Amino acid sequence: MVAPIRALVTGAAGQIGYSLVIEIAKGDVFGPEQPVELVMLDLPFCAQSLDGVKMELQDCALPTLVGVEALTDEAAAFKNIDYAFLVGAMPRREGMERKDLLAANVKIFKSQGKSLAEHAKPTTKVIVVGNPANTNAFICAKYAAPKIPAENFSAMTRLDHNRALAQVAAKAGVTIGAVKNVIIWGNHSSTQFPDVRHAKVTKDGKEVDAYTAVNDNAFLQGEFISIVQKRGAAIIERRKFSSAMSAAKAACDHIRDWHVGTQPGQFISMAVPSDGSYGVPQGLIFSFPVQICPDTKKWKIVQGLELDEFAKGKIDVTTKELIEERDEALKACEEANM
Ligand SMILES: NC(=O)c1ccc[n+]([C@@H]2O[C@H](COP(=O)([O-])OP(=O)(O)OC[C@H]3O[C@@H](n4cnc5c(N)ncnc54)[C@H](O)[C@@H]3O)[C@@H](O)[C@H]2O)c1
Ligand SMILES: O=C(O)C[C@H](O)C(=O)O
Repeated sequence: MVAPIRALVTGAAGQIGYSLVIEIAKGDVFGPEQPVELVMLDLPFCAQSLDGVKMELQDCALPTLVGVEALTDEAAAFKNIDYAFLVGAMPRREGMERKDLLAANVKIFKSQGKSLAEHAKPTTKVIVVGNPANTNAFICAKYAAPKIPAENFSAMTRLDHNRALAQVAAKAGVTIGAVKNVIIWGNHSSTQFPDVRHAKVTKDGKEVDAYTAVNDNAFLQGEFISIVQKRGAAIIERRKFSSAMSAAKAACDHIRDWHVGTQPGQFISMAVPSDGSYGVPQGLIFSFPVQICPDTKKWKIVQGLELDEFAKGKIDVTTKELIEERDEALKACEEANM
């Protein structure tokens, strides 16, 4: 029998958690032949509802789910895991920016970084979903070092990537599968730069660039960018809760691609530690176009993409915000005596 993958979801009693655990458990992430042991962590006051989620998972009678644990103890939850979906954190409400969550959430990721170092496998791969996701991932990686290498840490910008795909497909009058290689640069925040300069669209049987397919440059350099940047806030305004179903789907897309690799010629957006590519300071957790090798399961930042002055200006803005967030988070971690 194939050895099971042990996958942890934190905040599993929350909104995203409820959509995410079923997708992992039924094979949408690791495949229909891969057994999964699902570990769910939440805060002690959520123990009862977490237990209810566990009961529902059992009642789904899923052949891929070979174990399910509902825990409220961080050390136990991080033990021997292969993948960590770090979702558990406070969500923003109407009128807030994601960075307003920094003070409340960064301590969670300091503590979980330490738990990863103490209890998880050194090969564990981590996606941070809890906001502000890039900076939380930076802090988590810092406290998990040196046991777990920085390259195993990522933050989720796949939801923004999927939002960009959907907007381009709608405007070009094609289905989602006909659009590829949009890029989200930078922070999962309203400064992110959704870029379609290198995107391709298959339209009327021919692959063309997105600018040709959409045929509306003003839209692509204006409204499109702002729709994607502010989509999270637009969902909160309508639902009064932040996006959950689409966030869970994006987290699954992110880890599935990391686990199985990207298609030849395809790139996806993932916030990973910068190696200095495109002038982004080393170590910042920055969303780049990446490709993942199916054999090594390692990501590589796509190199050599041409950036015009417009793109460079947008990338500078989001870089500056991430530097400020990083410095604020480091200060908060020093002050938090834990
Ligand atoms: N990166 C993205 O694209 C993206 C998308 C959507 C939401 N988010 C973020 O994801 C986070 C979760 O959103 P949600 O809607 O599921 O929120 P939610 O409030 O419904 O659920 C969060 C859960 O996390 C738990 N939790 C809090 N601290 C914890 C800890 N230290 N350990 C374990 N569990 C803990 C809470 O008890 C709660 O059950 C928020 O920060 C939200 O802003 C990110
Ligand atoms: O916008 C939010 O606060 C939630 C999430 O980050 C999103 O992009 O939907």
